[in-house]
Amino acid sequence: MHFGRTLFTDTPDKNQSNSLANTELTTYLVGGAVRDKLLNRPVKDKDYLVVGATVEQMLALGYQQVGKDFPVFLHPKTKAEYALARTERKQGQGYTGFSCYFAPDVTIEEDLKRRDLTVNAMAMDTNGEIIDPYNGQQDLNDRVLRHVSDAFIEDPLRVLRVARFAARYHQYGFTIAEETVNLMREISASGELKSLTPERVWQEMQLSLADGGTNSNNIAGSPEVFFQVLQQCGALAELWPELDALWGIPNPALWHPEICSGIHTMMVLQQAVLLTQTMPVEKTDQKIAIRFAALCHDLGKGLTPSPELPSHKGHEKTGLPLVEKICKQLKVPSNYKQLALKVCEFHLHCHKAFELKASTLLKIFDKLDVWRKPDEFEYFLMACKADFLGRLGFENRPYPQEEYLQSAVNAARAVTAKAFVEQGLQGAAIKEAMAKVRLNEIANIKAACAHLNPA
Ligand SMILES: Nc1ccn([C@@H]2O[C@H](COP(=O)(O)OP(=O)(O)OP(=O)(O)O)[C@@H](O)[C@H]2O)c(=O)n1
Ligand SMILES: [Mg+2]
Repeated sequence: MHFGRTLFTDTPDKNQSNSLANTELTTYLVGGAVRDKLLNRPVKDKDYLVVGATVEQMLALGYQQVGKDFPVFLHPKTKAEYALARTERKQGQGYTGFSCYFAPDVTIEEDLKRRDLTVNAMAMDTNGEIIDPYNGQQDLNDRVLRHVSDAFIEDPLRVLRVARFAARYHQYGFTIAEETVNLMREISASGELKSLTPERVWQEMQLSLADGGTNSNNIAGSPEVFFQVLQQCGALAELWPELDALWGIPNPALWHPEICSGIHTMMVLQQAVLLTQTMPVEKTDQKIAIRFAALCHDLGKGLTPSPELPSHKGHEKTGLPLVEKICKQLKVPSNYKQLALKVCEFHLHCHKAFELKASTLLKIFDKLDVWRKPDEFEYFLMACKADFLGRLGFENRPYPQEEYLQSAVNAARAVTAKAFVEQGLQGAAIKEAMAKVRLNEIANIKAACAHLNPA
């Protein structure tokens, strides 16, 4: 429940609020917690709704109001979030914020009606009874994501939320109702998505990218579905046109039986998810970075002049400004950007590793800064491997480049300045001597790994 700019009106009739001062509060568990309970998924965060109360009553009961003008409170003991029941109306044209009405006379049904999806518009009272005026349970059983009412269009972020839920629940068999897809198309075509702040857009992308994997005790999400849904309803063209442009751009059938660059990118993301799914929780950031790099690696293909198709000479270089652009626009964290740029620029070198001279490998290692960032090199290799496997019929092929390049980097990194300092070398002479020995080490690995070369 985070709206960019929110305008709240207080209870319009103070007398009415006073006369209700003794009304008993009714609290409900609402939204995602009810949905996930019914789906037998672990419930992460619990949102509560309070009907029949005023701000004053909540404060008198010891609840702590969070945010200056937001009718949301923290429970005095559990610190769980309790929101006052409210109705919302978008004001004026474009993204001009919401007017929000909250008062003790707002009913549970009215509050649930302003919500995005029927499966998110259910409440559970303290006896465990489900309040479901918009048939969320039916849609949950039928595995359908359906908007509750026309109020859906009042927050364009909901287009991204639906895509995120479609990705998260893809493996449960959920699809989006046709009328909801139509509404998502309408919102995308209206240009309203451009009014979303970069932070809100990136947050939805990041949540979706983080979601795939089988290392949790519930069914995992499918991040590629998030981007596919956005592509199909026209939202991707609005939010990330450089990625959208890849759909319909062909590749040579010999190397890419799936042909379409957009489909290929989705397959690469899928492979990146598989390769990163067992990474521990504390490496979530790195996991997202690898998946984001997978999405960005072929952006340059969208710029290939049509007479050159289906070949894409130089796409690694032409893609770089596009990666820079999207990262700036969405305020993507710098560590994600750095990896995405490296994968974009050097993924073909990685695939061709066995054909490269030791001196070329050393130059690339310098550019990838494997000396100071060895972990990032590991992630670089994972993203490149995802690219190789993310092609129709290539999914189970070996990728010996990974072992080869990792061995070469390990050997080269084992060469340190210490021995040269002890020999009395200084400054540039140390650097030069180290480069020579590193080159030699890489050449040795090249000879030792020749048998790995599938060619
Ligand atoms: N743009 C939004 C954001 C939120 N909600 C409503 O607020 C609830 C809580 O929002 P949030 O915690 O963001 O989503 P959850 O559905 O709880 O999903 P998650 O499991 O990701 O927390 C949602 O279920 C939905 O009813 C909405 O209608 N429109
Ligand atoms: Mg929630």
